[in-house]
Amino acid sequence: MAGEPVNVNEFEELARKVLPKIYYDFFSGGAEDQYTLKENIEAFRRITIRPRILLDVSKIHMSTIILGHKTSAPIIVSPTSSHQLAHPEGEVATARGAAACNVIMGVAFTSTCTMEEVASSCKAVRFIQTFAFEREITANMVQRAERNGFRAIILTADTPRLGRKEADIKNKMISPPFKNFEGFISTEAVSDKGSNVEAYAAETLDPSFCWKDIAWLKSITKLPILIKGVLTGEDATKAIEAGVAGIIVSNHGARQLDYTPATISVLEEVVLAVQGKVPVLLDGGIRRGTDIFKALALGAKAVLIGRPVIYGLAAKGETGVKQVIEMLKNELEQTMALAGCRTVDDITRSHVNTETERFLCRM
Ligand SMILES: Cc1cc2nc3c(=O)[nH]c(=O)nc-3n(C[C@H](O)[C@H](O)[C@H](O)COP(=O)(O)O)c2cc1C
Ligand SMILES: CC(C)CC(=O)C(=O)O
Repeated sequence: MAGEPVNVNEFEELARKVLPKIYYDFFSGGAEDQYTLKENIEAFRRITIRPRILLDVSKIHMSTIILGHKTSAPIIVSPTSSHQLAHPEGEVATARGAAACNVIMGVAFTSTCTMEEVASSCKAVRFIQTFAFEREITANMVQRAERNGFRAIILTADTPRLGRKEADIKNKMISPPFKNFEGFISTEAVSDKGSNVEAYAAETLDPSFCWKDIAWLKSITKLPILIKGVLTGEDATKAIEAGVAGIIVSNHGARQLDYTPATISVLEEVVLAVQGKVPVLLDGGIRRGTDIFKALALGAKAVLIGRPVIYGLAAKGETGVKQVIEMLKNELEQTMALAGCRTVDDITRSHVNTETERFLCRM
């Protein structure tokens, strides 16, 4: 690739060049056959856009409100772990990039900077992401999130145990210390036989955590809870019954259960089950502004971006994060103008054709 990147896929190329192979494999990889990894991207390509012409698109407004927070665009940085493997400034640089773009920053509890370091680094609206950890770890996370001004908790519910990423197993991938666990488990990186990410997960996750335990989590915090990892209408209904404030349609960037469908393929099922009771968000495979437009047309309130943000961070630190988010914002703005949508609320179901609707006449 010659010159500056012109889209987020080109940031992936830059990241691949600067990162040691073992880390690039960790960031880019998916579980087992990586069927879902490809499908997350491919499924967007099968959806086409139904534009409307001759509307006044001289001004486009992308701003929206997510759980009461105004953001510049329906884009959130997805919580991902281990940013210091991409860049020495880690999650602090990512959060600053998000703040500069006025979008919400999802911070993983398995971050390499502490929650406190990220909180004091910038003014981004921040959501903390947790797994179904053992209760004392969760209680500690909740207290620190509230003390440090995090605005919501994202409970990732698709990880009762870690998915099998075979590249990490082969590479004997060693995770950096996850400093937020200090006092609970050893945060030293131990290098011996294999990937130690799995050992971390086994030591901290509570695989018996289930729907009723959300009541416990709600009892120890006033923060709204978003549940991440919903892929069916059935689970969306259970999530509403459990009293969550929002649902994230996600297959964990294809890193957990392989052969789950692309998230964009199941978004509408979830949206129909939720019946507008809480916002539905989506992540997985968003690489273009047109992808964001398609997700909004199928009912998402906003999307979360995982790998492209990490690639921006690896390539150029905070500046790279900012550039990746700005690129996606610019592409969304362009898509809205060319499709005849002045605001995000103007984007409707009739602005896209899914695969089964390709030859459908709507008139
Ligand atoms: C390297 C990496 C680490 C991740 N770590 C976490 C994590 O700690 N917690 C979590 O809920 N999701 C994690 N995810 C999943 C992302 O939040 C998100 O669901 C996924 O990356 C979205 O897909 P995309 O990468 O295609 O945008 C991780 C994803 C990647 C690629
Ligand atoms: C530390 C890991 C559990 C982070 C994660 O969720 C992932 O790598 O997909």
